[in-house]
Amino acid sequence: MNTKKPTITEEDALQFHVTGRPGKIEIIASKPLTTQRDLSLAYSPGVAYPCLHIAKDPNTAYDYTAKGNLVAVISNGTAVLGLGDLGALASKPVMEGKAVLFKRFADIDSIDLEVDTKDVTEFVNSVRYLGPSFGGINLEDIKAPECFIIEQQLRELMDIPVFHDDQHGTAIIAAAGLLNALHLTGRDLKDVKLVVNGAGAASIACVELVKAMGMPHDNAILCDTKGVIYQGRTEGMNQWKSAHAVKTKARSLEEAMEGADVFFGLSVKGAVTQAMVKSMAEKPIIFAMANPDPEITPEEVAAVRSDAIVATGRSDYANQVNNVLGFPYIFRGALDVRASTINDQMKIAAAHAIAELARQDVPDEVDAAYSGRRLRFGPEYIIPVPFDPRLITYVPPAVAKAAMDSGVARKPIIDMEAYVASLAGRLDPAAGSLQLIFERVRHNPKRVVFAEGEEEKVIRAAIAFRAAGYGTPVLVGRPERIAETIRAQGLHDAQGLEIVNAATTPHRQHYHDMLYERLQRRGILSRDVQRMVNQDRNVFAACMVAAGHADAMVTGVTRSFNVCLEDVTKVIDVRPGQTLMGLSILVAGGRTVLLADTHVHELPSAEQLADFAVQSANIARQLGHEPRVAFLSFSNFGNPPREKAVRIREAVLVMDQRRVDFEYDGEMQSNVALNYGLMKELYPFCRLNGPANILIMPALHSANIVANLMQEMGGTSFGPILVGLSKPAQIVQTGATVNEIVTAAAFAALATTPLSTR
Ligand SMILES: NC(=O)C1=CN([C@@H]2O[C@H](COP(=O)(O)OP(=O)(O)OC[C@H]3O[C@@H](n4cnc5c(N)ncnc54)[C@H](OP(=O)(O)O)[C@@H]3O)[C@@H](O)[C@H]2O)C=CC1
Ligand SMILES: CC(=O)C(=O)O
Ligand SMILES: [Mg+2]
Repeated sequence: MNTKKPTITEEDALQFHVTGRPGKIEIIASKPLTTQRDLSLAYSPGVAYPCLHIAKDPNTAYDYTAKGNLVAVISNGTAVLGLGDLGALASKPVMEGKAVLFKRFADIDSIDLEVDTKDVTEFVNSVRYLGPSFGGINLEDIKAPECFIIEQQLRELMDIPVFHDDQHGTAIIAAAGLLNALHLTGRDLKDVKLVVNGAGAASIACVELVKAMGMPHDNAILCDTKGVIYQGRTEGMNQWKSAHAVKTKARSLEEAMEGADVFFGLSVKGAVTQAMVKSMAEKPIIFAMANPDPEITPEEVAAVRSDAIVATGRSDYANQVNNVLGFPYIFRGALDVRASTINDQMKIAAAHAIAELARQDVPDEVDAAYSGRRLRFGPEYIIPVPFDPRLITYVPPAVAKAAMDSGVARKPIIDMEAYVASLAGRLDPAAGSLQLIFERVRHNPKRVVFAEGEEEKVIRAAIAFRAAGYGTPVLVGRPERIAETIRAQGLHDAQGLEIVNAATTPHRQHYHDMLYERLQRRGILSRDVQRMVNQDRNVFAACMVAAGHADAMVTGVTRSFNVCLEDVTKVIDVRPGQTLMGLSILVAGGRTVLLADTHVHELPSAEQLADFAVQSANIARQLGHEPRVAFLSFSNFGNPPREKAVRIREAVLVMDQRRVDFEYDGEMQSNVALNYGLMKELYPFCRLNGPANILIMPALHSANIVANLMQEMGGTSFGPILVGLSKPAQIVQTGATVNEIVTAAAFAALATTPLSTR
């Protein structure tokens, strides 16, 4: 069982939220707004036309506005996570978070709305009149029992899906896990005895869903703070609890658990004892879902029962019951058929689709990302992992089909196959593949040297690197200086950070001998080598890596890329058969483009350009992209004929001789490379079967200018990633942020794991 517990600190979380544009959300225009004509079309007078059409036929709002892909995440903050009533404003970070998850996982545009009232009628009215704006409403973190009334009233008043995720999202994922646990233990939902601890939003919805799926009423016993909810009980009751009261002699959770097959915990930490688990039936199924700490931990269960299947709400144990497996995809399916509601059939379809996905063979990239765990259908893998990219092609079609079958779809899908194919394109491939790469590092943690260990930013990056579970950071520097910075900056969670001081390390002589051996024939004196090892942090860090005292290194915050590269290559060779290069990954407009060489060769030869293409293609494949390489220039296929483009044309000829197994062509201009329509129209013979995703730039200046330009103009950029060294070292740009240093360190660590950047 994987029990690693990567944590983040309060400081990390606050820093994350405050960095750059405060919060996690922004709005981006989906139409050009640059010319006077654009303005006339987007706003007055042009905008009057869609207004008039919508007034005549409200359905056209789905064609002329963003309504159809827009979901509001709405809360009053009365039950924020497990933190209680924090109020509307304090719930905003959670709601913004949920909005960005909608975008990240299902390409749904979403906006958070925090409504400052605890009054049910006021809340309902605030939401109901917003209906025209949205395609769906996700209610969140509203306390029970008000959440039941609010949701029910809004469902009656509104003609778009209204879905309280804490209820139904939880129920759907728990039901999916239950289906698989029952399958593995050879039981039927109709026969098992379920005990649920908690009778609030999540518990009531879970019980309602499993009953809708076939569990008989009398087979489920609910407990709350007053014990078992039995028929005739009067204390602490409400109509939602009463609906699930059963005839039973059991009065306490302890009594109810005796002989039970399944336990759902949606209450509080530590509510279940080992004695209770012992008293359950054979092969008990225990979903201890209280957050952040479960009713009983998997270790505690394992100590008394070896035959149990256990799930929790946490990502650091196997079998995480996590809403994010559900809400993005359920809304995706519902929006795509313009469903008027999300009904039981759609919820059950989602639960079955999620359960079914866990039974499928796991693709290599997902398996590799979670390589510390065994992602094969079985007791420790009954629910898919959140970063499984197949969720978007599994769940929405099932939900959409159920909506059509149950008669709530207002725009049925005609060609389901084409719909499924279109769904995969909604995932941001870069975000997905980078996430999988970070997960891969997390499961193969490495020892990474942070050469500039006395810098505040670097210390913070080392703390974050360790907390993210990427491995053991080693800071190079003077311990007293580092301690002083930690104290002065009030950095928490720095205790136990490993520090290596070049002046006192016992390996000094070894590093000297190793480096002198390499440099003596370049006329470097022994005493100069000693000085380098003692005083140059980059040389020292590279010696640690070369000697096997660390797996990888990262540097570059305080000195220029070139200076750092010169230091590092004094110690570490270029990998035989490779050409050193800098690669930047640009993510903009939903696509990912790799750009090389942004940092090393000023005017690469045709051979070197071909090397860049091969090495970049290798990395693109590791990121999950099928490479399509364009060799860029200012001309297209020899027109206009200029001398400076000859080298680029030669690179394509070099590629022809290499017989590679990916698409490439050139020379061509960047707009032709990236605009497939234009490419096919003007140059139909071009061998690329889609827009290029690897751009091999003609020279260092153009590559570097474009990479920096893109970074400054918006879009996301990662890198430079140094490719081609025989031992992993990464060099960030001078002045890199903490996040950029952590990413570079993770890439350095990745290079030493299987399937690495080679
Ligand atoms: N893993 C996941 O995906 C999710 C997990 N959760 C977790 O479920 C829990 C409940 O959330 P939610 O339903 O929204 O909250 P609610 O406030 O709506 O319900 C809480 C319920 O727990 C009961 N309860 C509290 N303490 C105990 C106890 N010691 N013994 C028995 N029952 C107890 C309460 O009883 P009473 O009615 O008597 O007050 C109430 O019925 C939280 O820990 C939350 O983190 C929630 C959503 C998703
Ligand atoms: C997961 C979630 O939605 C909650 O804890 O409230
Ligand atoms: Mg919630």
